[in-house]
Amino acid sequence: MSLVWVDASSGASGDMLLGALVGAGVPVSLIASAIDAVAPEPVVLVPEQVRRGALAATRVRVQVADSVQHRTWTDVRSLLTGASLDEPVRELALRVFERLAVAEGEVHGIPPEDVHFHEVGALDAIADVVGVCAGFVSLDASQVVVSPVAVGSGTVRAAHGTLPVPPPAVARLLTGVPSYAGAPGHPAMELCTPTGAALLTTLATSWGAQPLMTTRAVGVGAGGRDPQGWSNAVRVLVGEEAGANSRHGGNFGADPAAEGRNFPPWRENAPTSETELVLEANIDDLDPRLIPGAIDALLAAGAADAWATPILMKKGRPAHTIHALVPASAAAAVRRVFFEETSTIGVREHEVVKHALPRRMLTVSVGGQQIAVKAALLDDAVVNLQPEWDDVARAAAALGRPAIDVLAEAKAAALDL
Ligand SMILES: O=C([S-])c1cc(C(=O)S)c[n+]([C@@H]2O[C@H](COP(=O)(O)O)[C@@H](O)[C@H]2O)c1
Ligand code: NI
Repeated sequence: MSLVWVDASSGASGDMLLGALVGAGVPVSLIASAIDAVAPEPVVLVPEQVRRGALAATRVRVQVADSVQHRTWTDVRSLLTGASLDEPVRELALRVFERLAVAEGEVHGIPPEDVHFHEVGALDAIADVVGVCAGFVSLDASQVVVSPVAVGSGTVRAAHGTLPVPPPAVARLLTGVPSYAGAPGHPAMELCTPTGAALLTTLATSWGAQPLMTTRAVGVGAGGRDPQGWSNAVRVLVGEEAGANSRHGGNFGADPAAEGRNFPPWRENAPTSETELVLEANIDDLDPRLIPGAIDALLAAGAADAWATPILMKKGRPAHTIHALVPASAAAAVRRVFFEETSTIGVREHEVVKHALPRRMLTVSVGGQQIAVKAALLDDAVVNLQPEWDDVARAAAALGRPAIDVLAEAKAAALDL
């Protein structure tokens, strides 16, 4: 199960969220087949890399035939109900559309069943909603935390005339959840659309800043609007709860603290060199059965890595050194874990320089199972491709296949990418 954090500090729309999911590694083909199952006319998805302000972002253009046929909520419900769609995707998409229909109905004083979905052609909205739902379902998220939503300010031109921002449907949809106009300097425009608000409020399991998590993929999604001087993009961070991840022995981000602090280093495609601390203690009086738990606790407290080495101490005593590689910001918390979770009464610390290659998380599919693959870059070339072992083990168990075969297939699929 993964943990997803959505950074809606630049608002959200259906197409921005679609781009962010693809940028985070959700295969376009997975999204396209869900949309194809529902759409009565052909829909083509065209992913492209764009820039929004200072950010590289993924945009997914939804190409539909010229028709701007409007469909009511009743029409869309029939399409979704009759589609050959995975049940969780159908259920989620129905909830999003129902929420949208109820909000629009309240705003315009009409029954939800009669609400027409948007001025730009219902097929766009169907593709956005179904695609985003399919993408989120594929992430198998147990928690979706959404930041306070920036809605923008000013006015927006809609089919029925000029609307204030937030548009009435957005204001309704975001009732009871944190929202604000935007950071100082935000453009006076609509940042969060009704579709974006309906998706966020349906997907969110809680609201707030980025939780303690080990990020394994970051997607930056763009829509069509590109105001000058503003990075109009939504970010999606996919990973695991830091504690849960370490309990299972995974370590997706070699340096989660650094990745959480900035945008991912691979965008610059240059290795990073950072000064970190190594905290360590030689311990001869700790029950060895407690060592794995202590290592988990060090990782959960913010260590980028933690490990133990067998040593022979004074008086010929077999013992262990427990080490933790720690960004300076986490040193105090990690030091405390040494004292609380081990028997040591002293901790040594020294500075080290860590050189890290930029890395990027990809997702491949083996027998229908999603496997994250970490690609490391040197001088713009991939020098290492490593499927995430937890994903390989889970896929092997689900498929009833030897893990060694699944690992090889995942690596080959990543090479193809
Ligand atoms: O067409 C209608 S009724 C309409 C209503 C509202 C309300 O808030 S009510 C807003 N809009 C604008 O339409 C576009 C498209 O929104 P998506 O959700 O499809 O991305 C957007 O600018 C809305 O503010 C239209
Ligand atoms: Ni409306």
